[in-house]
Amino acid sequence: MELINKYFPDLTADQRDKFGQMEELYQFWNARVNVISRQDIDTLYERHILHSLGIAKVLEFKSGTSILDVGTGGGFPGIPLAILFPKAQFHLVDSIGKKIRVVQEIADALKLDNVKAEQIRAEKLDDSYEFVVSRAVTRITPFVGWVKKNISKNSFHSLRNGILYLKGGDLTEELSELNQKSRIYELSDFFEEEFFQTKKVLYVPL
Ligand SMILES: C[S@@+](CC[C@H](N)C(=O)[O-])C[C@H]1O[C@@H](n2cnc3c(N)ncnc32)[C@H](O)[C@@H]1O
Repeated sequence: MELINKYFPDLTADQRDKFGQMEELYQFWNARVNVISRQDIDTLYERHILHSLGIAKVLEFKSGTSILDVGTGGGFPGIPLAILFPKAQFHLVDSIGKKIRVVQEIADALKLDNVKAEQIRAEKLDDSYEFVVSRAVTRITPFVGWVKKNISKNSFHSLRNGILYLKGGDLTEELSELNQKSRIYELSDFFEEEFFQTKKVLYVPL
């Protein structure tokens, strides 16, 4: 939790309380339905919560923004972002129903009324969103194919509407397959911990 306070010092008491509750909630639910690897529970704040919040260092979602989290698994990056941006609306989807049930339980326990969790494949969604966020689902080229139909045209942020995808490693090849306005943000520019040395946010405007 100190890590969250270190990089997000302006949280409200309510936000701090919600982030604080996450460890116990994930310990409880992950013991019943495996949504994150067992050893990662010990590094929940760094490897899951802070990593998810890396997207917030790239873009602050304004009030009323609608955001889709594709392949949310146990709720990442959607749940931490929904705590940080309570006035934005988050739709968290995954093709596996038991993961979505965990996400719904956690969102309910945290009283996140800006989160809707749904079992559905991304390819089948027909709603529109300003931004799609995601982590560790598939290669970016097929991913763009799944969600480009879901990005709305109205833009009211400093970045054009599109995808913000959390990735690691060398993305040069993937970037060459994308439109030229796509870019990479290095999370090591925002967070000094070793874990973030290779972590990036890939931004694809659509
Ligand atoms: C490796 S997990 C990552 C979960 C989470 N984003 C995280 O980073 O902890 C990938 C997730 O994507 C989901 N998934 C894969 N293909 C999908 C699709 N076409 N539509 C929706 N969810 C999908 C899987 O069910 C799985 O829960």
